[in-house]
Amino acid sequence: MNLGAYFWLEVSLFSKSEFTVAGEYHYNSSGPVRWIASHLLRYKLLAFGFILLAVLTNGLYSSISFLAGSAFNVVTQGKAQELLVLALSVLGIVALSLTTDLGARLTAQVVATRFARDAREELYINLLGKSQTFHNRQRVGDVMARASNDITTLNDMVVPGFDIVCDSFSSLSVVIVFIAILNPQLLLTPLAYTLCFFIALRFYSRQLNPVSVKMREQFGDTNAVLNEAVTGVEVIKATAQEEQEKRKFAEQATRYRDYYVKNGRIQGRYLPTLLLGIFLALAFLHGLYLLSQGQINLGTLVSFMILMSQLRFVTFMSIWSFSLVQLGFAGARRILALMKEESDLDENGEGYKAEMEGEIVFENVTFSYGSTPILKNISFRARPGQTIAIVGQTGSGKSTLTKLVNRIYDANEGRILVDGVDVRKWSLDSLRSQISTIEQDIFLFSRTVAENIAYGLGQKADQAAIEAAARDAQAHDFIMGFKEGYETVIGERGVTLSGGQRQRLAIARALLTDPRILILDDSTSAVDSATEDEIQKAIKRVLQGRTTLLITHRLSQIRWADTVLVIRKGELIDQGSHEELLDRCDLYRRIFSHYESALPVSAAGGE
Ligand SMILES: Nc1ncnc2c1ncn2[C@@H]1O[C@H](COP(=O)(O)OP(=O)(O)OP(=O)(O)O)[C@@H](O)[C@H]1O
Repeated sequence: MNLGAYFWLEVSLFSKSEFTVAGEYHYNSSGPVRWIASHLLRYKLLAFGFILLAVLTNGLYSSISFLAGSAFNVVTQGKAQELLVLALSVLGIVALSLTTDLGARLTAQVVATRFARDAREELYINLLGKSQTFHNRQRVGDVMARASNDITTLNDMVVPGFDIVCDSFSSLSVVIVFIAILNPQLLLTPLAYTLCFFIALRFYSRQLNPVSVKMREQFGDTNAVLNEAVTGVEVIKATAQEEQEKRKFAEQATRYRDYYVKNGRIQGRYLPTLLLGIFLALAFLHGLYLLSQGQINLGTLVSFMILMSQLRFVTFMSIWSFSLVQLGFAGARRILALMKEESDLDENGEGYKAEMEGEIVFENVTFSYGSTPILKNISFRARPGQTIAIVGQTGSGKSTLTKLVNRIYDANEGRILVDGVDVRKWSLDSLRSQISTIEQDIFLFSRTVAENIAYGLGQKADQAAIEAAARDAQAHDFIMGFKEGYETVIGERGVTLSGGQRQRLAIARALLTDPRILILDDSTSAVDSATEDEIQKAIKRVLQGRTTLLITHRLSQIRWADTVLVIRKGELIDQGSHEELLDRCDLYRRIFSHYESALPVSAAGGE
């Protein structure tokens, strides 16, 4: 079986994925070594080319020691005229070895860069395919550390890590072969040294490995703390907790430094450098002995000692290169662990695909995040084009209910049908592309206003359509108020826009996508009453002609609804029209009067 086939044998597909790329290259993910090997073997020609060039370079370089020994003999035997030929040969070999060395460095660099790029792409696609439950569990800073720094350790692992390791091993092999050619009796000390070197290296790797793993983990933790502090900087400032955050970060950074120092200590105690000194002395003594016995001549002894001294490079560089390789393995392990984590939803590419009518049916739906039940036995029907308002106290499960329709989460029990088909049977892409969500916390990308509006169409909308949607969403005027109009770049998470403006951009985005089902969470948008009117108009426009699940505190919007669902602690305690519920549902009356007193008069009055 060839090597490639072996690595293909155990190509493990990651757990379920919500997103895959057609024709995606599959790597062996059954373990870090195989994963790294399958990445490198993607570029077989380059990888083997590098090994060949490295061996060639070392062969050429070591052959100089032969020539140096011959030169010594030539001089001692008084045949000085042959020296010119030897000198020119050395020059030729040096020039050739420089060329092969350049080739080896170049191929290694190309493989390293491609490996890092492929691994980054693989991780990115994998993260896009993971479910919301998975992402809820992750700390963003740690994920970022894996996607950036751990990937960099992979690059360093190949160049200079593997590059030097390969160079060292080929140098070691060439030295041993050349010494054997000189005189097999001379092999005694280099072979004994090689044996001790490998034992010491194994011991070194065993000590280094756990520290490398801890170092990478600690880096992820430090990054997570930093990310949280930067994201929550407003809260830190508002509560004057800079000192606390500084302490917390310093603790993490100190732990990282400690691992770094520990790593340095292990490197400092590296035994082979001491061993080499001893073995060089032993080699010299052995050489002298063979010379005194007439087994070798002076030139051979010189060549032998030059070859032995080449082991100095192998020994010194192995401290550093092995540390880089260990760090690379630790990085690979962390990246793989993230990619292999369970994801609960699958894109179901072969599933049901159709143009949606927009009917939603919940049949005895029960859902829990982990073990705590959040929704219990919910059943209702929304006919195509209807608006269903959802009301209930905070934390009662309103948002969670809407997240089951586009399968951000899957129900634990019962079924949700869209157009009579279980959402789990729909192709995820077809389902989600026909459902739009305008959440409480509207996320805008740090891109232009136009790009943000066109986002749901994959940037395929033309300017006229974008402007029409913005006008319908009552956003055109404030957009034109910006100096750059639709080309204005929005700051990260849209911080340069007010809540009301963000909401209207999200409505424009939804209008442009023209979804059959709209989920609108309008519960927390606190806006001044001047903006209120604009938003009401925008929302009224966006509801037209589509099935809408509307979470709202606004009475006017509740009155637009065909049906209102009243949720209490995850249970649907009543459903009906606004008037029916006012008539018969105590909780609804209570919520209603609470909203009424909480809202500005203009809003409370509605239409
Ligand atoms: N990702 C999550 N993981 C675990 N629990 C969650 C998650 N999201 C929400 N919850 C919990 O589920 C319950 C319902 O939350 P949900 O956001 O659906 O309520 P809500 O009625 O929309 O509240 P609000 O009106 O305040 O937005 C809450 O107790 C909340 O703590």
